[in-house]
Amino acid sequence: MEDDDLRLTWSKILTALTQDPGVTAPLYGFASLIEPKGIMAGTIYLEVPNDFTRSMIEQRLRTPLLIAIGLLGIDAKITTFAIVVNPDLGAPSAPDELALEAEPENRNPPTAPTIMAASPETESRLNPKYNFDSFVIGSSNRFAHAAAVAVAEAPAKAYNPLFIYGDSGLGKTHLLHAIGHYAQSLYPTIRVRYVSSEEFTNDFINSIANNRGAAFQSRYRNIDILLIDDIQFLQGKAETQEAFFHTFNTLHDHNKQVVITSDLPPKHLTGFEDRMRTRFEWGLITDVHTPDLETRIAILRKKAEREKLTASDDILEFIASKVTSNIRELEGTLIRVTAFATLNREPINLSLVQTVLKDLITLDEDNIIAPVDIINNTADYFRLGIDELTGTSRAQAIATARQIAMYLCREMTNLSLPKIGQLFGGRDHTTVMHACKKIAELMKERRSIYNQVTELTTRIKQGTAYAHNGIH
Ligand SMILES: Nc1ncnc2c1ncn2[C@@H]1O[C@H](COP(=O)(O)OP(=O)(O)OP(=O)(O)O)[C@@H](O)[C@H]1O
Repeated sequence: MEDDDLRLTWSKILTALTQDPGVTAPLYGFASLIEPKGIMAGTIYLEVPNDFTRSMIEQRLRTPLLIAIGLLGIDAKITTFAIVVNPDLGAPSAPDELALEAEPENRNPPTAPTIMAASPETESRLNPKYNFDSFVIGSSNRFAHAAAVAVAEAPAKAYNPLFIYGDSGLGKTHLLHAIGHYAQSLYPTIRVRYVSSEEFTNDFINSIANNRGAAFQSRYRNIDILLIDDIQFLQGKAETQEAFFHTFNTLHDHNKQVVITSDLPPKHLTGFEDRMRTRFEWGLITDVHTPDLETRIAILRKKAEREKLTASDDILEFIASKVTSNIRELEGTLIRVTAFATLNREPINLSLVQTVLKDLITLDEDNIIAPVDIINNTADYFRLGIDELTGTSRAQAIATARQIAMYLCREMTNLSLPKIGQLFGGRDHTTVMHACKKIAELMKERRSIYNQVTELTTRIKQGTAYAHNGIH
């Protein structure tokens, strides 16, 4: 069959798919990643860029494709299809004309990005810890993970935007960074930028204040993948939303990938204009849930392996059965258990874990800890003024107290790193990250630090319990 005939046949198949009500926009996204290669003995041979796309097509598009082939009639001499993976297809190249041709008006077909040469001044701001290798897949996050991989493998082709939502501490930020790392490993010249919505807001405000609007625009528009975290933070911020709206449109119009995370799905986000929410719904919306016991154990196991901890499966299972709602808390528990065992030169056994868990909080809806309680208690405990604790002094004792307070804010509240940074005199999120890492390490090395963190946790927890019971 001639090339033109093949393309015509394939475009008829795509058109039939667009008319199939069972083929949703994201599913259609997979179909448009297909490159038809030829027809032989009644089979149309199709190439796709990766295994994930192949398995999605085989699982979800098999019947619609066979129906579409059937609609071609017997003259077409095709009865079935076969799929072959060709990784070269994944390399973003020229826009996929075929997909555009078959594009129905109301869809946003994925087209290949034209990747710009990497520029040294574009820093991606990715955290090396958060990659796909360190991400544990379970039923709570399987779909979000698969979508994240697909986006990294074929940016702006499969789903654009990809919108991931879910409660705090369930891996959304981790997935965002993992997309960035994986895309960079596949396409070394790709330009990726991770930004939290707080940072985007601050950046925007500063750019206006300093008359540097052009630099702001180029920072966010001359990229191939924008990863924007915790979009709910833009709620009610009309001007920043406007800036984001234009950034989003520019990127989307130029076939650049946008990935967004949020604590709520688009339609439940309040304080956003409808046009903004509609855009969030253009691509694929997926969520992450609370992990089940098996996944929590697997996460702890992976974490223990990475940190070279010797904790038996029983122990990991015990911790996973006690800390159920939040992965950040799960990790925090492991840090404390390890620190306690190292300090006391004891093996990690059940009674040790029970001792540590007694001092720990579990966050639940009735027991919300306000950052101000953490700051007040920490200042009081170290006999410092609030201004000193949140100020700029680098005196050792004050700096350590400040780092402990930041660590506790991270562990005991749902606040993001930039938000914690803001509470402590407008510090950068990397400073907070550094503080958390430092305290986790110091807890293992210095008993005094371990004790301070534990005592403070108890005080804060008790304060919250009293407040909850109406005792002041
Ligand atoms: N599936 C997973 N496998 C391994 N680690 C995970 C997984 N999910 C989450 N984590 C870890 O749990 C911690 C919290 O995850 P993360 O910061 O990504 O949550 P989040 O959903 O973005 O929360 P928030 O909305 O509060 O920002 C991180 O250290 C992350 O590495």
